[in-house]
Amino acid sequence: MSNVKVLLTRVDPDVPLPEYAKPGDAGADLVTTSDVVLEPGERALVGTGVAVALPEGYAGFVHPRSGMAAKTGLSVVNTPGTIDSGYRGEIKVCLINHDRVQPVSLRRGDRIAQLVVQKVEHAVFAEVDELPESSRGAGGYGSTGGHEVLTASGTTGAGHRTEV
Ligand SMILES: O=c1ccn([C@H]2C[C@H](O)[C@@H](COP(=O)(O)OP(=O)(O)OP(=O)(O)O)O2)c(=O)[nH]1
Ligand SMILES: [Mg+2]
Repeated sequence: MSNVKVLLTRVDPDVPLPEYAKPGDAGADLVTTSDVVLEPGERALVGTGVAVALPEGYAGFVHPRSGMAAKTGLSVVNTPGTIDSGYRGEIKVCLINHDRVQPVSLRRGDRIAQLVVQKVEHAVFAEVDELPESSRGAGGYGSTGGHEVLTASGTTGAGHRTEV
């Protein structure tokens, strides 16, 4: 994993900077600057207290944290959120509580998402009459099978729940 320098300003001086929890982590944790309670199904846009200038050729992607997702149902509505290299505003996160019953309570300074910085390419779109053939062709959305799930009633289908 190589390093890339990312200029950063604190919009909110009192919250911690994005931090990689362990060496080799792909995502640097972002915190919320506000206390927020999300009722089941509710969403909220929260600030992270930081603004960055990603170098040209890079983008930031705001991903949920898996532990929060599994334990509380907290996620990001537009996951992953895209931070353009030209964006200079505060990074904000559109959080959502996917739990059907329990509210999610967050305190200022809680780590709520993670920023993954990646190299990105710009496509040069070239319209043609026909695309080159491939083994997959137009098959998608389950065309290869293997996603049947046994539910409590013994029938197959989605909608199962994994306990953590
Ligand atoms: O989770 C996110 C996603 C986006 N942004 C900021 C940075 C990004 O560069 C800008 C625009 O994001 P996007 O292109 O996804 O949103 P849009 O709805 O297309 O807005 P725009 O018309 O400004 O491009 O909003 C965030 O702070 N957090
Ligand atoms: Mg856009």
